[in-house]
Amino acid sequence: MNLREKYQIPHDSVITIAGTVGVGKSTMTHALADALNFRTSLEKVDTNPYLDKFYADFERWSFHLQIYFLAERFKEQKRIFEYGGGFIQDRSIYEDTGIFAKMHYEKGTMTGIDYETYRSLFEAMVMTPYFPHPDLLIYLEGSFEDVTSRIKERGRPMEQQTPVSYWKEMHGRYENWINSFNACPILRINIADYDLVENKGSIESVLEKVGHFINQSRK
Ligand SMILES: Nc1ncnc2c1ncn2[C@@H]1O[C@H](COP(=O)(O)OP(=O)(O)O)[C@@H](O)[C@H]1O
Ligand SMILES: Nc1ncnc2c1ncn2[C@H]1C[C@H](O)[C@@H](COP(=O)(O)O)O1
Repeated sequence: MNLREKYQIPHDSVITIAGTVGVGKSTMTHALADALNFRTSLEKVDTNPYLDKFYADFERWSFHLQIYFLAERFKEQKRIFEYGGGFIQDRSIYEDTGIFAKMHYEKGTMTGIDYETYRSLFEAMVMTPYFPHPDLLIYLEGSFEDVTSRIKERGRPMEQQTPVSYWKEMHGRYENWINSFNACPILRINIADYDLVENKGSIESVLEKVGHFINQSRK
């Protein structure tokens, strides 16, 4: 019996991993996909043509970047739909609008006109048959100190040059956002409770919770 069968996780499940920058989404995405023999839908950083520019000048590039991410995520959403599920997705589309676009608008680094254009496009795209909600959103949470030390350890230059206040603002917004999120079932996992780097076997405790949650919510 494989791990997917052991924990009774349906083969067509779509699980999305949410959480602030550096919390461990990509690591969790790979670990879950390997354990379940699922496909991954990854957020590609290296090939993003706007990300470096955006970090150097938020005001100039925030709208371009949001449109780029929206297009990328929508293409991924279509791919997941066409395969009929069986995916682990690195970051949800809900975070683009609920965290990033909103934060840049409210902090004055995206204009009101751009924000409204972005939101209306988002709403038009999300309200289509390509957009079934995920079966489960795994929310990774951790202390601000743990998360910032992971950002440092990973060492992406553009993130090192970003003021700590940006990550602090984002960390606070994530807590508020998840407390009112209701588009699909949520499983909250604290990063202090597992360690996929030192102990690969700790994925089993996550799988057990995932199986339980998905089966409860599909009933
Ligand atoms: N469970 C873990 N234990 C220890 N370090 C981790 C763990 N998960 C991720 N990391 C490390 O934290 C950093 C950020 O992880 P990553 O998966 O890239 O985060 P995200 O995709 O959320 O930005 C990486 O250096 C990664 O090796
Ligand atoms: N929608 C977004 N707006 C601005 N920046 C974003 C958005 N989505 C991701 N990002 C940034 C944050 C990180 O620097 C990289 C990758 O995110 P990660 O959480 O490390 O996977 O892209």
